[in-house]
Amino acid sequence: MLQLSSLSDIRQHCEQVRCQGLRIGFVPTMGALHEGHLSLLRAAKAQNDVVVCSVFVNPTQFNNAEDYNLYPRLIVEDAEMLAQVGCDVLFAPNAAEMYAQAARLTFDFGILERVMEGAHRPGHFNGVATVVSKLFHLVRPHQAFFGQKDLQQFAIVQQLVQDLSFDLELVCFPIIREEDGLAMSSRNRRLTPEQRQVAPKLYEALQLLSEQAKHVPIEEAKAAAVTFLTQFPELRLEYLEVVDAATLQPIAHVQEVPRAAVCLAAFLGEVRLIDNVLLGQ
Ligand SMILES: Nc1ncnc2c1ncn2[C@@H]1O[C@H](COP(=O)(O)OP(=O)(O)OP(=O)(O)O)[C@@H](O)[C@H]1O
Ligand SMILES: CC(C)(CO)[C@@H](O)C(=O)[O-]
Ligand code: BAL
Repeated sequence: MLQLSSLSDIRQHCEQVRCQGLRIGFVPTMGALHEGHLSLLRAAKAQNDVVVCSVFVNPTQFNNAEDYNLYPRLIVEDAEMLAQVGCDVLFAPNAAEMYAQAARLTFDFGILERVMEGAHRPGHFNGVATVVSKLFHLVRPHQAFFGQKDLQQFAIVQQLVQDLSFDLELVCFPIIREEDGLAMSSRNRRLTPEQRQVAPKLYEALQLLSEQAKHVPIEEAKAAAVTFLTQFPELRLEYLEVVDAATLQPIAHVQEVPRAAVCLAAFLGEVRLIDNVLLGQ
């Protein structure tokens, strides 16, 4: 596997690959890789000739300095895992070069960013859109793979691709979970054994709410899920929303929209986790 860190090297390499008529599949990540990332990489490999994975803990999307400083960084282990799944190129830039020219661009995603992650992490999606735009320009992939775990991020990136006319296909893959239901996340590594035991209750709450929302108004179903979570004082719920999966706007009845999603963010100590489930009709 080729490992590149400079912007000119990745741009040049990807340009050569494209000139040979080969298809590039791209998986952007922040590293500390797990099965969730690997599922995206395997899909990228199956559908493309060359797979590029970026590992970059992007400073501009963090609204909390401690979260940025304590984000797990495991580049040696990441490189081993990437080689094992047949990734062709690991791009791991450093922040100084990535942001040498422009600190942060300004985007406006309208209502899409005024809810949930956008509302609770000021500037977050501006940072995501900045780095994803830069990465798309450097790699110019035919396909880019994202996880449903970051449901709102996927909607924002779809909007970005449309607004800036990026010539690529976006692919969203389902959430990979631990056996007890906890959504895999790099931040799970920061949980204490006690917090790790309680963390799967978040998924239980999502399941409870999605089941109840089929029969009763959402406010009632939400209240039941919140009551369930209050049994676990280690968990601090930040938001719990039932939204239209297309617009991410809150709804009152799941029957209002073709597809609803139940989304949450919660703290266990200082570790902030997100999760969601999609409701079919
Ligand atoms: N459990 C998962 N299943 C499927 N895809 C995932 C999962 N976790 C993350 N991803 C996807 O992997 C890509 C890179 O995400 P990232 O590197 O931020 O990992 P992460 O585990 O989500 O980290 P964290 O939750 O700590 O932010 C994103 O598109 C994300 O949605
Ligand atoms: C898309 C991304 C790699 C941009 O930094 C990040 O937000 C992530 O890992 O989901
Ligand atoms: N997976 C989303 C990246 C973040 O939490 O900043």
